[in-house]
Amino acid sequence: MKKIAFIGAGSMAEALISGIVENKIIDSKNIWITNKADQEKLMEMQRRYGVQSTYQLDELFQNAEIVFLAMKPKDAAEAISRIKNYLTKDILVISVLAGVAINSIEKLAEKSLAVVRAMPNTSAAVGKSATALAINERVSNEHMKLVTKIFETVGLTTIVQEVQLDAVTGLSGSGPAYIYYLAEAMEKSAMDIGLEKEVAKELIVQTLLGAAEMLSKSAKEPQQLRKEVTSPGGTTEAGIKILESYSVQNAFIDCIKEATAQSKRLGKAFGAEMKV
Ligand SMILES: NC(=O)C1=CN([C@@H]2O[C@H](COP(=O)(O)OP(=O)(O)OC[C@H]3O[C@@H](n4cnc5c(N)ncnc54)[C@H](O)[C@@H]3O)[C@@H](O)[C@H]2O)C=CC1
Ligand SMILES: O=C(O)[C@@H]1CCC=N1
Repeated sequence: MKKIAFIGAGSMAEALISGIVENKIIDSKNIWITNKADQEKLMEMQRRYGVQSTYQLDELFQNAEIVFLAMKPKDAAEAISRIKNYLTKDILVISVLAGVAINSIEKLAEKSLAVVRAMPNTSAAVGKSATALAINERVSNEHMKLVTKIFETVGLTTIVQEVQLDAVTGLSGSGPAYIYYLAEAMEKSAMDIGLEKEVAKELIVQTLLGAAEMLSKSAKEPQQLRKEVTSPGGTTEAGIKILESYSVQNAFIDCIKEATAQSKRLGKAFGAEMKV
């Protein structure tokens, strides 16, 4: 029985845990969580998912085989320093921290470690994460089989070079937020055009699901699919003209580039913080 310890019990940890528990790949009793100070949140997750929680590091790490680093990058230096004596060569570290390099984690822990850097997204909660993984040379094939199994139960998994993870973060790590932003705009407009909120929500969700499935199943490019919705002189054309006048496509491109740049900055800031 594998024991997994989560350092950090926020949105991302919860999304992963709910997926792992739902898929029963690890007995929920073998999933341990801790956070900075919010005991109520730990209790709530304990009730909801059947996991265990503690603030005692001895208890958290006893027989732990996998440790997830799931705190914000700004809290990682302190958190890793606190647990470094428990991080042995037999433990596999899985970090979901945006931007933070594998070798930064090892430097903070002051030792070589088997580290998997993962960039999932919160759709893990419904088994639809798009996760990219990068590893260091100490990660064994056996480790990799287990890690792949964990992330495959919460969605799609792909392996990339570590250098590509900033781009993955900007594209699919943050990606759900871009779609929610669009959904927010669609909901706001619905009220102005005279649709009730509940009716609009159903239509919006189905439209997003349908478009995602078309992108997934059809051999056609997104641009072609868009053309097929757009009749000359019709409603879509009129609407898209407005998007073009605001350069919305360029705004999305800049948004993804900026999120990618921020991932790089977080990594650099983390490196700088360590040298102090
Ligand atoms: N939220 C998302 O969509 C995604 C987040 N990530 C990454 O996941 C990590 C966590 O993000 P969220 O879950 O959104 O943050 P969050 O703010 O929801 O949760 C952070 C957790 O870390 C805990 N924490 C802080 N300092 C700690 C310490 N010293 N010891 C133990 N626990 C500590 C907090 O108490 C909290 O439970 C970040 O590094 C982020 O880059 C990665 C992919 C997607
Ligand atoms: O916003 C963030 O920094 C994290 C990383 C990817 C999604 N959320």
